Amino acid sequence: MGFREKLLVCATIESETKEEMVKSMEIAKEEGADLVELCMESISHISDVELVLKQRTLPAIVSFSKTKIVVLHDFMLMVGSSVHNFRLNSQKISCKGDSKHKCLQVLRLAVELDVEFVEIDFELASDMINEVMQKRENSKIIVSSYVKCGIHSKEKLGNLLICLQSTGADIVKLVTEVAYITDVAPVFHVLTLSQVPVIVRAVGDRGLISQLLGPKYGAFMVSGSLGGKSIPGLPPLLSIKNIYKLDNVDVDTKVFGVVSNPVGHSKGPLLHNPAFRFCGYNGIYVPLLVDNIKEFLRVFSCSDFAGFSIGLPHKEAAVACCDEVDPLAKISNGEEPNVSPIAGRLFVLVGAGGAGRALAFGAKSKGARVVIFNRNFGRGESLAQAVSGEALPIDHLDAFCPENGMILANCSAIGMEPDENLRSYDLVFDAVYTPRNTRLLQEAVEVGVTVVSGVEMFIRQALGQFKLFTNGLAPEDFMRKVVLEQF
Ligand SMILES: O=C1C[C@@](O)(C(=O)O)C[C@@H](O)[C@@H]1O
Repeated sequence: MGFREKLLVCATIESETKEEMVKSMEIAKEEGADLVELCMESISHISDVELVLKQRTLPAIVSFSKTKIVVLHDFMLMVGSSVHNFRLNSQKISCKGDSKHKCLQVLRLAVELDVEFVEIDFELASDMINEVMQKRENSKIIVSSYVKCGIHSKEKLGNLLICLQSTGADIVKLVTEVAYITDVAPVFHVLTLSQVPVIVRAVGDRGLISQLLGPKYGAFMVSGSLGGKSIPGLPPLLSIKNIYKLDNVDVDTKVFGVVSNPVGHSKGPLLHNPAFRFCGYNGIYVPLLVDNIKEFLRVFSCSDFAGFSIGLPHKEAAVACCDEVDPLAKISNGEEPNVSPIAGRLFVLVGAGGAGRALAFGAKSKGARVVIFNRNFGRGESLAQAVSGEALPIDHLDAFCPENGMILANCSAIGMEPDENLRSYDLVFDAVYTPRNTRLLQEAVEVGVTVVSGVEMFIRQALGQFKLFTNGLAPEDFMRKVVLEQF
């Protein structure tokens, strides 16, 4: 911890040709990168490597990794034998001789050209570390290790860190495969332990928070992708700079996020992060791709993980994880129906998941009669029972037209095709908010029906969440403005 004056933002560049690499460096500069990582393994000729390095327009890390070759188990055998004896038995490396040869050429050249950072893959070229250390002038040496998917305990990663540090590296880098988001927790732990600056990267979609939250734990650098491209586990540079503003993240930053699966569609980060800044609140809101919510809440239980929005498919499981549940979120059908525009109406609900459930109880509490269509009929039936309503098979929906003035609410995860009888509804609501104007809503408007978009639900939920997150008021005008501009 404490190695960083200013967080470095690095653009990872993996191009096949020198022209592409040079072009990518330009884009990286435009997008505000402080430096670039030039992954040289795909550039075939050493003369091209030289050319790219000479033309660099930003400080660079030169890396060459024949990664993914050592499983954690092998590595730990080695660590177990001696922390200081980091020379690998060459048989353990399944990389071809020419890769190794090329790697050595690239690293030597980088040192000769005095490139700012030279990264040595520990498994591939630990025997080069001393040579490079001696020959370098100003280059900083990064010693990196790639850890295959496995159980990354704090102890194992801690030992690996000690091992990498003991090489005399200026900076160490740990790249880990993760199967679940909870596997990132030991990576954060390692960040807080290190005696030298550390770069971490948890690979894959579930590893994204290693970049977004790394700065909270003292990461000295984060990596991002170029041109808004999505590379699993790497946030786009533009979002690092403009949405998350990771420069501002520090040890006191409170973590919030949307727990969902999938989660990539969520616009929550676009809304909550600017709202935190608007209020001067030190918080960050990130997408959290969670497979098991109970496990997620167990692992990230410290008070710095301060609040979550819950999306599909975790809504109901989340309630079961809570110590206290707001009466409204419980099965609260004790509420007196008050006079509401939907009182007495037929409320046709499609989808009986978490959001559908909330709407069914909401409608019932406002005095509506609820009819539920759900793909899984049994699930629809049990929700219908809970709200004293009726469940019908999903294929009856199109022909369903017992009366006029009904209300249609789509809460099905996969969206809904418009049906024949849209005219018999007075109001159509679609919980889907991307796109803002779904086909269902468009066609409802065409036949003159009033519509409510999922965006309105999204905003109102976000306002409620933000109040709880910050223990204060949500800046409603500002948040509505953000939604209008961004969505
Ligand atoms: O289900 C959703 C959608 C959401 O998860 C999102 O960010 O997309 C936000 C949640 O508040 C909401 O309940």
